[in-house]
Amino acid sequence: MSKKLLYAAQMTAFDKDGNINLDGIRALVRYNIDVNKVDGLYVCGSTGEAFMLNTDEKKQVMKTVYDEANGAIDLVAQVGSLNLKEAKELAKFATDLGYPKLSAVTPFYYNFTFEQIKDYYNEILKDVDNKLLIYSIPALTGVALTTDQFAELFENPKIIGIKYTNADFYLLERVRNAFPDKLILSGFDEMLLPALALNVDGCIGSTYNLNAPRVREEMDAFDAGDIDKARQLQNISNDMITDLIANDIYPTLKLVMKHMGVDAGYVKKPMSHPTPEMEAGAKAIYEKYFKN
Ligand SMILES: CC(=O)N[C@@H]([C@@H](O)[C@H](O)[C@H](O)CO)[C@@H](O)CC(=O)C(=O)O
Repeated sequence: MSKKLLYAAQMTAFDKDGNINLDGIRALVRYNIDVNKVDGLYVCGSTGEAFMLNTDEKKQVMKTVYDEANGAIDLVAQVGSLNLKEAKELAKFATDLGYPKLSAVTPFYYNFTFEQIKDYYNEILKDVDNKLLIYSIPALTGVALTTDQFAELFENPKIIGIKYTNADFYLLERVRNAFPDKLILSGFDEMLLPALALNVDGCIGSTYNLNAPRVREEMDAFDAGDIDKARQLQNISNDMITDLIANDIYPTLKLVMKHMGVDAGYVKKPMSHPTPEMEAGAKAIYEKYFKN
């Protein structure tokens, strides 16, 4: 039976002033390995608030996660950046550290042409001996690649798959069938079950920092053909995700983690620091979905 892969999108702990907190990062990694039993971590992605970090901070996060994981799980370093020089530098840094996989968000903001996007990926990979997942998240980047464009990117043999954070299931079906040997990991946690139905290889997401055991159970139920059970578990997860989003998801993930015994610190401004209402909302989420 094929086991689906479960990756948590690693959070970055910060202090109140927005400085990275390496002890908090280590504690999050330990929880993901020891309690959540994830297959891997996606480091310096959206959940890691990496688009608000400078190069040195990203390197410190990558190094701290790598040291703490100590080879126990798979690691993917998200190196994408509008500054291509930085992306290349991070790709080399993560590869030299020993990261077995890289990922890079599609370049955004300037409405790059597809030729420019292709050149970006090939440049990032040119001088490194590593594999890469395309990070496709059209809702935040405005970049919606087509099946033919994915095919062109896959002409580079170092590009091994997609982190597919997209609600377009027609495209997902087309892409899955066009590239049966590529690694396709679903990125919207609330849409995992329909993505499983389209035969993704697994998932990467922010809420798995809290919810990995329930999601593992869902994926196992799906693999065993127990679709009713998988649907019930997705339903609970989606109630939880709806509550997280309503309470402001990024700070709330960290607040709920604190109830689980892991001090993940603060989010980085301009994200919002917790208000008393947010703290009460996070406590309620913890008690409703996670307290035994
Ligand atoms: C924008 C964003 O944060 N998306 C998350 C999801 O896990 C998302 O938080 C979740 O599905 C709730 O909408 C992931 O796709 C992103 C992610 O894993 C990452 O890059 O860190």
